[in-house]
Amino acid sequence: MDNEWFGRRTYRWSDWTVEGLAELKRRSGTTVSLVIPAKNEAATVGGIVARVRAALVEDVPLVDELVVMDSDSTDDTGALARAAGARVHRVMDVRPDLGHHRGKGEAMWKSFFVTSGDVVAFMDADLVEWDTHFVSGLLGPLLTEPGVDLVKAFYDRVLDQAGAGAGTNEGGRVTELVARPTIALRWPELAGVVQPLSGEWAVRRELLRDLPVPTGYGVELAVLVDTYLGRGADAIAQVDMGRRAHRHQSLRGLGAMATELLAVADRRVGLGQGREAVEVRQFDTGGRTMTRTVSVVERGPAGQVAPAPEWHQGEVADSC
Ligand SMILES: O=c1ccn([C@@H]2O[C@H](COP(=O)(O)OP(=O)(O)O[C@H]3O[C@H](CO)[C@@H](O)[C@H](O)[C@H]3O)[C@@H](O)[C@H]2O)c(=O)[nH]1
Ligand SMILES: O=C(O)[C@H](O)COP(=O)(O)O
Repeated sequence: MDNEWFGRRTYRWSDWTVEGLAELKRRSGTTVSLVIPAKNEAATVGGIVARVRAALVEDVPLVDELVVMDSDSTDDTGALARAAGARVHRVMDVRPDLGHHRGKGEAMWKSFFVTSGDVVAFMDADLVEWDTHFVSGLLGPLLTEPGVDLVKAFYDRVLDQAGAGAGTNEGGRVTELVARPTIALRWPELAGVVQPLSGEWAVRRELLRDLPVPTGYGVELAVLVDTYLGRGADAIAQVDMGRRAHRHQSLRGLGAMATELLAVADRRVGLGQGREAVEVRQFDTGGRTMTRTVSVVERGPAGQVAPAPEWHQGEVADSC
């Protein structure tokens, strides 16, 4: 992926108006599902749903389905999302015949079975600096370029924690320390993707159905690399959304995330095929060991899953 790709496939959200996008959507008959995976996001999920609903469902009809996948939350995430106007599904209740894994990727994979949009857009539920163009902007390339199947958001990443780099654009620590170096080593053609791990992205359903999906945080890297390997760089586009800030994880939490990304990369170069979990030894003060078991399970393509047995079909709807 070279500068030519960057020039051809890089956009800015303000290249389109929401009204213009809605007209393109109407003319092409495209339907859009927005999926928000959320685990214990009571602080932010209600506000995010309410703003998206007002701007992109009620003011301008751009999003046909607004779905929150409640990923094993132990707080009021589900109730707050429902009250704000989302359809809410508890991940573990969707296709229970397929079993249940923890993790963001699992929530996204299960969403395939409870949505129907021709385009599926994803957005994180922990955003604190963002706006609704994070969703509408993703649709621009998909509604105007038939060859584009996957669109990634990018932005300046704010690091608003105390300590080195605070107040700067040095957020995205796993992006900088793991994703980008891995891409440089394994798939340099993807080096022009500004935010390979961005949680805001949109994909055509006919592509999503064919992709394996890691159950945890490896989902973004896997989808990016697999789209590139299967369809080439030109099937991918990116859209500049401005600035983004989110809730930060602990450094050791990010260590687990990094392990998941490295497992995704390993698997795509033929390593660790049967591996389901990795023990990561981390150290607290004084060398006290804390071992994390990091799941690296991947779900097979949703399109290859047998239809739900009849007795399960009624169990997935937990909607308003
Ligand atoms: O088991 C989980 C864990 C997280 N989430 C949700 O997933 C989103 C992103 O999770 P978060 O912990 O905030 O991830 P980040 O630290 O922000 O990680 C970045 O990098 C990850 C790895 O690529 C991406 O998955 C994220 O979207 C991206 O924002 C949030 O809405 C979470 O509530 C779940 O639904 N289930
Ligand atoms: O995207 C990333 O690299 C991780 O989510 C970490 O982000 P942060 O450095 O902004 O916490």
